[in-house]
Amino acid sequence: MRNGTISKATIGRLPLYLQFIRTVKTEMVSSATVARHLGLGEVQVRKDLASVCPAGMPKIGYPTERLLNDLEAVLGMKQTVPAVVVGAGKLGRALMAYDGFREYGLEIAAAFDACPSDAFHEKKPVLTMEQMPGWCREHDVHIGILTVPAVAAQEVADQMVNSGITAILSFASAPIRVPAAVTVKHENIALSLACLKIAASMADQTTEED
Ligand SMILES: NC(=O)c1ccc[n+]([C@@H]2O[C@H](COP(=O)([O-])OP(=O)(O)OC[C@H]3O[C@@H](n4cnc5c(N)ncnc54)[C@H](O)[C@@H]3O)[C@@H](O)[C@H]2O)c1
Repeated sequence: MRNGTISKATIGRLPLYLQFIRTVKTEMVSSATVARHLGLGEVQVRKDLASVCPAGMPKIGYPTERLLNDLEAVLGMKQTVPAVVVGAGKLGRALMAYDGFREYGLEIAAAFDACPSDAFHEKKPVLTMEQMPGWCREHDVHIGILTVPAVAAQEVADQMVNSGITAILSFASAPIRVPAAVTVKHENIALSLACLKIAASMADQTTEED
């Protein structure tokens, strides 16, 4: 793994590279192959990979195993960190049931809800909102997934920040305001589906015109 700072934009693309490299079966892999599979520019991919792995060879590429190792190290995949769900409703519980986060170095350790008795989960604790600050500090949790209705999003985001959460993945459609030191990422499956709907209708039109 290379030392030094890696830009935020590069860090944002590293999980994509990791996802692809995990599927590569050949001993060597080139930036051009990665770029082609991910639909990214080759120059950008070459720069990104060079910033995490010093083992690249011009015109040949990277030893796949070494690149995988370095990507996992930079992304902190070697150790699993805990995350919490806030809002253990339909979506929150579905996320709690998904084991695949472990492959990316994350584990949902618990959930918090205004009505925990309605949100029983067989494997993980669903606790009250009042328990969140103490529990998160005790378990050193800094990542939270916000899955409450939009009207409650700001109030809950404030409670998460007051519990020591510094990175929030929000599924609520409402914008939330947080201190500058806190990172918020919004996830919107509906928006992705709307984009796919447009792509599908454009593909239909192209087929009809052919
Ligand atoms: N972005 C997407 O693609 C996408 C997809 C599905 C759902 N969502 C959003 O995710 C959120 C959850 O959806 P759902 O279907 O799971 O809803 P849900 O009603 O099943 O669950 C919401 C949960 O939040 C809890 N809650 C409400 N107010 C709270 C508060 N102030 N503090 C703590 N807990 C509180 C409720 O008790 C409930 O358990 C909604 O904002 C929804 O719009 C987004």
